[in-house]
Amino acid sequence: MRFGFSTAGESHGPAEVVIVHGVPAGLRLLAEDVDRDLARRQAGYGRGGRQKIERDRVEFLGGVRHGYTLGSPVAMLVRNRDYANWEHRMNPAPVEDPPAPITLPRPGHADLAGMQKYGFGDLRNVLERSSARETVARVAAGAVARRLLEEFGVRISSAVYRIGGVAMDRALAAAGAEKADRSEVRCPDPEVSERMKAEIDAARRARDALGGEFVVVAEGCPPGLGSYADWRDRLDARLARAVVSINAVKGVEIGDAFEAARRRSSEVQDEIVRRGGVLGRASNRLGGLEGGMTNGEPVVVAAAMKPISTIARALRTVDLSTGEEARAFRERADSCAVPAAAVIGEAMVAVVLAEAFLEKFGGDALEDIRTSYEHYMQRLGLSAHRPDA
Ligand SMILES: Cc1cc2nc3c(=O)[nH]c(=O)nc-3n(C[C@H](O)[C@H](O)[C@H](O)COP(=O)(O)O)c2cc1C
Ligand SMILES: C=C(O[C@@H]1CC(C(=O)O)=C[C@@H](OP(=O)(O)O)[C@H]1O)C(=O)O
Repeated sequence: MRFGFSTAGESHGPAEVVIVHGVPAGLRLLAEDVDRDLARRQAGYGRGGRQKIERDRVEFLGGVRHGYTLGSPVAMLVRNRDYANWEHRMNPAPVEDPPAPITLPRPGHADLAGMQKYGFGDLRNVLERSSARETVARVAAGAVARRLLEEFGVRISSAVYRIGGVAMDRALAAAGAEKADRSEVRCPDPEVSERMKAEIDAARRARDALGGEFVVVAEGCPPGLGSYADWRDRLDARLARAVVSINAVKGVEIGDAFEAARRRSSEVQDEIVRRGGVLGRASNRLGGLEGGMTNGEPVVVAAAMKPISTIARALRTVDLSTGEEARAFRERADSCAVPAAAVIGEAMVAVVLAEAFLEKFGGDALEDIRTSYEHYMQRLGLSAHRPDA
């Protein structure tokens, strides 16, 4: 089975669940590997009250024994503690006195198109699944992918370089990404972090919300993951799809794509040089991807997240029960979730890279994958990463 995952779960339902398939046997996998990323996703200045209720922890339901994967699907569950407050409103069983339907769709959320598409009279039926609570399950899947990639020396990090009008140089942010966990906004520059927090406070005071931009960096990828041979295999396209699938992410950039569009070729391509006897690049403007394949340089993917749509300064809408003009539905919400989105971005990049890694090196057992990987690295004259090194 090809590496990938499926999720289920409503935001205020009993739990978020994920099944990761195609995980090779023999991979060390502990609950703490997953819990670390779940906690990183919960952090971030600008989150609403929900994160005070939740304490996301994984429970393995299948695929792992005594700390190692079995080659069977890895099933994981993360309980929604908030369900205790929603048992009546979100009960899977029929209830005697159902809650009144919500009929004030929010511009910018999935509400209106979701109600039209599925024929719902209550927008709760839409918002429960369109909520980014589902990304808990994605981050759990990403942690499994990350564990696999770590065995081969691939490290994935992220940094926030813009929140609303406050920004720092993206390349500098990417270079400091491994330090971003220290900042409440995942920005490696402490001074810019403070200004970003002030920007979030100002938006919140104005009963508004903010978006921003983040960058994900994957270091240590061998050259040749993905392929130019079929459009579906192109890794840049697969990364873009995975990152744009994150709630509220509306744009993706591979390397310096938009800047490159304004420059001449000689200022854009990454020249090939010999470095210590092996092939390398004089720069990494193309984000480590050429011809839909990794080229051995760090993979750099940036993303733009639009502002959160549920705001206290409620926007105009139409009440679907009366047809009258009204103000949009408002409930507890984040005022900025860009730091969390960056962690989700890491997870999505990890999943795509793990899938491409297993396509290249095959195998359903970690040992066999290692043999194939080492043989390939030897052919290229590159040093293979060993986990005990
Ligand atoms: C981590 C995270 C937290 C979010 N929190 C909220 C929120 O509290 N309120 C809200 O309206 N939207 C929030 N969003 C955005 C919505 O989930 C998103 O706008 C919605 O699913 C509609 O999809 P679209 O914006 O991609 O079109 C959040 C997104 C992410 C990634
Ligand atoms: C629950 C999470 O994010 C939620 C994403 C979200 C949305 O509309 O996307 C709306 C909010 O839901 P609630 O009304 O329950 O507070 C966020 O808190 C989470 O990230 O764990």
